[in-house]
Amino acid sequence: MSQSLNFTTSPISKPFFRSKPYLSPSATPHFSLRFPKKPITASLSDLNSPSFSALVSQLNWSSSDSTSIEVDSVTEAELKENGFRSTRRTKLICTIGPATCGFEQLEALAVGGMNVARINMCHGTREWHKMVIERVRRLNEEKGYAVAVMMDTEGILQEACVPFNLPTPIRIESTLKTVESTPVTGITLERNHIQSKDGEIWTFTVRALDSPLPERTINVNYDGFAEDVKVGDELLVDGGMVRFDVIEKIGPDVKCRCTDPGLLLPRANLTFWRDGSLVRERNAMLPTISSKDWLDIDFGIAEGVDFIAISFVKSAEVINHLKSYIKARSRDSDVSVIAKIESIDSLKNLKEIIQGSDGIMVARGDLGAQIPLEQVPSAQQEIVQQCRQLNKPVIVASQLLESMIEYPTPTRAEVADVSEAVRQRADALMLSGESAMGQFPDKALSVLRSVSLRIERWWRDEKRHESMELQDIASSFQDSISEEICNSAAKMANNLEVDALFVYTKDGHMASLLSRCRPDCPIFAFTTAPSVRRRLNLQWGLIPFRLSFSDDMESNLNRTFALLKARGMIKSGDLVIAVSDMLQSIQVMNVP
Ligand SMILES: Nc1ncnc2c1ncn2[C@@H]1O[C@H](COP(=O)(O)OP(=O)(O)OP(=O)(O)O)[C@@H](O)[C@H]1O
Ligand SMILES: CC(=O)C(=O)O
Ligand SMILES: [K+]
Ligand SMILES: [Mg+2]
Repeated sequence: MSQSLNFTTSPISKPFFRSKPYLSPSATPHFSLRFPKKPITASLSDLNSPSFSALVSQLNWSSSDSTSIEVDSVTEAELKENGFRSTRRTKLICTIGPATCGFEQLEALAVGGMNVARINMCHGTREWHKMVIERVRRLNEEKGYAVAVMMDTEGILQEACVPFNLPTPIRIESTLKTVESTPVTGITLERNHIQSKDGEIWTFTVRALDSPLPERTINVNYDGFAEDVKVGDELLVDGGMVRFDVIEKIGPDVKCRCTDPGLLLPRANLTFWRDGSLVRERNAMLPTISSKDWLDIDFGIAEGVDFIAISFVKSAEVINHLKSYIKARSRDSDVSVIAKIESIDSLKNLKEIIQGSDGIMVARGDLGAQIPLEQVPSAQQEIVQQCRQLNKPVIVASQLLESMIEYPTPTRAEVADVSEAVRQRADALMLSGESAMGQFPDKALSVLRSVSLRIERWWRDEKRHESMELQDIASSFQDSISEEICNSAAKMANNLEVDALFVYTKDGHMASLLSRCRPDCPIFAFTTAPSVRRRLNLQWGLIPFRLSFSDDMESNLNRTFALLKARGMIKSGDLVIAVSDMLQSIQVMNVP
């Protein structure tokens, strides 16, 4: 008998049976679906047919739906199949390359547990990067994933030993190149030079801008300029023929006021002075962010990537500089900055760099070329621990499963290395060549997944609580309250053996404080913004859900319980501890 079902256009939850490998055959499909334009009717017998699942896979659902809860189908299936306890805590990052840039390949990685997709600006064209970002976005929109995108800058390889000389002369490339063909308004141009006037504001930029340059803009051909110069420095053109005071730094641009007017000649020599002496710092030779990187960063911000990873970071200053640039450029400034630790300088300034950034990558590939190989493991352990103390997510990267670029199984040593990173409770593990251009990207990901799950289960079986003494990190009284609440909630969760911690958080901060405690149970992080949900996907133990919620915790909890129960992700009697940004309390309760 064929029975008719009406699929309504009313608010819905997303179809949860997308990822076949994880779907329990006994799961009851109770759902309503939203089709883009009109309601449709299907018969029950269609439900099991391939055409029906094909139809469902084409569905859209509204991501701003106020009555739905969003979680990706892989997590949902894991929760249903194995319960809370067995969800994976360690997050997984895949570098995307020729082996994995197709839509189906990206989807396979998402099904396999990829939390973050990384693109490396050292390789591929702008068009290629754009295409990958668009595909990941489509995957999220069409299939309900929250895969975050990380853009990794090319950077400039630093030599361990650099001579103390400036790359003299630093030259300025002015608008002169285009004087003949393109008249530039507002600047008095003579045939071979430009005139700067007293008090005028000029921009000196390391960005590789195409001609014609904007008004009163000068290209500086020394990539380190914007990083090395400081507000208050004096710029001297051709040894003092023209002088400027540095008044503001905006990313790659340095705003200067002309104090001594004169002619700016093509390929003039530029020096900068601080407190009466010429700046000849070691840092003045090699910048962290090159002119190409600045263009890539602009691209990343425009494309809305979630993380920008900066290669060869030397000090916290460059991170602060970039963060203020991002803040000025993107409205809600929700791009996080990850500092890559891969140089001797970055190890020297580790604490400040961790404090200044939103996350850290232990980039063992280049790090291993700068310090003796046998020091890499202890450096890794030290970085992971400090990040934990300072509450910044940390990624362990490079050569985790290097042999899997060519072979379908890892070496025992590789498995031991992955296990150690998991045992250190790093937030995330990263695949590089294994997923970018290897022959077995899905298998490599599945090794990371199964090794993580195995180590994590071993903790539970052995009842090995994480016993790291956490220092106070709050910078205000309000922060201290949040920190105390999270520390206590996590401790209670372990002692009471609760099934899950719930955290309602608008900006993700409370969720990260709970993650920092590395509790035994998973942390369900409910957040209103899709971008926060994606960012939380990098952090240990968090299961990010998108949900609109109010300031009324009672009603939030009731609604969450109802929604999760209806989807089979929790059941009556489960013990939950809830905290939130809005209410300074810890609630312990059984799901009704
Ligand atoms: N977009 C791409 N196109 C072609 N090959 C790529 C791409 N991305 C990565 N690869 C290949 O995968 C290898 C490893 O990639 P990955 O990005 O991790 O390089 P890496 O050298 O470890 O990182 P970094 O350059 O940041 O130090 C590269 O050496 C390159 O051969
Ligand atoms: C990932 C990276 O940049 C490195 O290991 O060098
Ligand atoms: K890179
Ligand atoms: Mg590197």
